[in-house]
Amino acid sequence: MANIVTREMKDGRFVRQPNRFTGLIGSEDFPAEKGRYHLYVSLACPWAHRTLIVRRLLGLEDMIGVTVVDPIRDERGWRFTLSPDDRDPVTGMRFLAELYTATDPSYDGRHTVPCVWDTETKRLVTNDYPQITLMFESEAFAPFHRQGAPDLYPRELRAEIDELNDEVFHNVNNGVYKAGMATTQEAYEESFDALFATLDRLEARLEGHDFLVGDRLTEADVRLYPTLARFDAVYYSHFKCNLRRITDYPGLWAYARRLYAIPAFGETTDFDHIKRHYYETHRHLNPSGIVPKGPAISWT
Ligand SMILES: N[C@@H](CCC(=O)N[C@@H](CS)C(=O)NCC(=O)O)C(=O)O
Repeated sequence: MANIVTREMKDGRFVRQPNRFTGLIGSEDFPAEKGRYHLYVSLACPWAHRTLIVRRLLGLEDMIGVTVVDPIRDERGWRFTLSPDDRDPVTGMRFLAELYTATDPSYDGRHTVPCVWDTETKRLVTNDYPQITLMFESEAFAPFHRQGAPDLYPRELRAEIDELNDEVFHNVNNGVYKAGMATTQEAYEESFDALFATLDRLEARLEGHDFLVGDRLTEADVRLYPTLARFDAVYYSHFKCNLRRITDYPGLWAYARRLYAIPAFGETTDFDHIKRHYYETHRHLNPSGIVPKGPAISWT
């Protein structure tokens, strides 16, 4: 089983690798063209989940295709076993790692989702997950947005969105991983405390508001939601983030369900992939690979 601890730890703390491919669609190398680019996701992965939500909210389904990988990552990495003949229909490849090697044979980093492939040059454009949603929201993609698509990153709210996203990334999105992957008590408690302090602040912030910033749906909501959706089913037990469940926060729970009711959020949330991925792939945390049956939560 892949052991993500081996190459990403420092002093008992979980450290993410920098994203290696950082091309931009809309640049000279990668002009924006309908059907030219393809997105690779795991429905379990919170970073990939963001890209699916934005693609759907902005109506980019025809502009950019998607391949979903098998929720279980083995020692060969992500596999295309959900596609006919176990091969990605776009590249004919069997493993996501092959896309990385085709782009750069010397690449020795992790083969991560989400990533975007260029079917013309047959190379990866980007695996830079914080930039992928912003790219979909950018001027280059605007001509391909559906009519009436929301502006998820309005100029006048960017500073506030960026500031909130920064706290949410460090303490919540990545905070749950830092708690779950910690190999010292100190590192675990530090991340655990920061996580619940931020969740408490978000609970207060949502009082009287439907959304996090500017009383409208923005990139800030897109980034928080995937972690909330996974929290009670996975992070609470698998990553030991068990001070409170999201269902224990009246504001956050109502907010999470409000977003879930929007098809771009709810229909891209796959609890089966989410649970099987974490509990079966992270065998260093869950050696038996047993997937818990609960919790019984009604999202509707
Ligand atoms: N590219 C980023 C974030 C994306 C990411 O972590 N994706 C996970 C799934 S949630 C992945 O594909 N991991 C594959 C691996 O670690 O081998 C990173 O390396 O930190």
